[in-house]
Amino acid sequence: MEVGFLGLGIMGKAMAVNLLRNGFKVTVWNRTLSRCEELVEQGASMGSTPAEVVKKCKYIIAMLSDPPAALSVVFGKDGVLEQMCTGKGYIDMSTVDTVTSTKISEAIIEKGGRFLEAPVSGSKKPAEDGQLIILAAGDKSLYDEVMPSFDVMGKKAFFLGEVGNGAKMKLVVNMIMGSMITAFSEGLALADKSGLSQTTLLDVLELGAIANPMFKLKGPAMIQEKFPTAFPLKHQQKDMRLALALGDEVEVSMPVAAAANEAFKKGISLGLSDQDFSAVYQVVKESSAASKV
Ligand SMILES: NC(=O)C1=CN([C@@H]2O[C@H](COP(=O)(O)OP(=O)(O)OC[C@H]3O[C@@H](n4cnc5c(N)ncnc54)[C@H](OP(=O)(O)O)[C@@H]3O)[C@@H](O)[C@H]2O)C=CC1
Ligand SMILES: O=CCCC(=O)O
Repeated sequence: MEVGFLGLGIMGKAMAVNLLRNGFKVTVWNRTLSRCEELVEQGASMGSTPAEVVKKCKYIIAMLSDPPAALSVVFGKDGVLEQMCTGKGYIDMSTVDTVTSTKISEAIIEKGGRFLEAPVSGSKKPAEDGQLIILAAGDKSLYDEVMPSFDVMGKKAFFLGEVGNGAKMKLVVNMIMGSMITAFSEGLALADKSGLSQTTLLDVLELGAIANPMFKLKGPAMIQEKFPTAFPLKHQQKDMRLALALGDEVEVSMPVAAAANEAFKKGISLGLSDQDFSAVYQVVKESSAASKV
């Protein structure tokens, strides 16, 4: 199968490499074109614009940072729409909101193409290992046709129905995750300031009902105040913001998520945007220090 791949950030690069390793022919494009070189060394072809990639490939996958990026790659100059036509399928795996996904879907369909949104749960390592959880919605025939690529990139794919349901499911999951890591950070800070061992806290958590892979994976590095980036904090804040907007729309009150969003916003103002989202621990620590003054 030949696929185009637009966006070679942390996730896109790992996913495209996986496709190459598993025998797919891949044509890549990235806004910063130099990031394509590593993929070309591993056997990919390169397009100089999104339109060029669409012209060449029947199936095109996008993995872009946020709604403005997803929209500009489709609607911008030399963008996806310029070469979209009957017979082609566009699969947007970026985390965006329903409005963005619907706009893209309508434009692709108007040009005769088919559209699938397919955001993913799982981070850098699952992307490298082909262990993502794929939350797809949109054109079922396209979903069935690109399943061989989902089998390579993920451990499980869900088909959730109409466009928007994939985006919503992803935002619900990340809203929970962002609230959890903030509560976890407060727990680590509280244990430390109370004279308890944070390592022992991790051991206790691991044995009980709230044990989870995220605390286990991130906890030891957080204790050492190390935040190697897998999921950038700025993207977690984007997801909290989009989830809160969804909550407004459907009138669900989310005070815990709203508080966590404030912590991520503070993280951005402290210069932590490109650090891992677990760096929200720094925000919690900073706030405790500030409240003492
Ligand atoms: N990292 C993670 O753990 C996970 C991330 N996600 C989601 O996947 C998406 C990608 O995440 P990730 O790879 O971490 O993000 P990165 O920040 O590493 O990469 C973002 C990508 O988007 C491109 N981009 C940004 N703005 C524009 C623009 N205006 N026009 C064209 N391209 C643009 C970047 O290009 P350039 O190189 O030129 O900057 C880069 O290729 C996000 O929606 C994120 O929320 C989902 C699951 C896990
Ligand atoms: O969107 C990012 C999700 C990160 C994860 O699932 O670990």
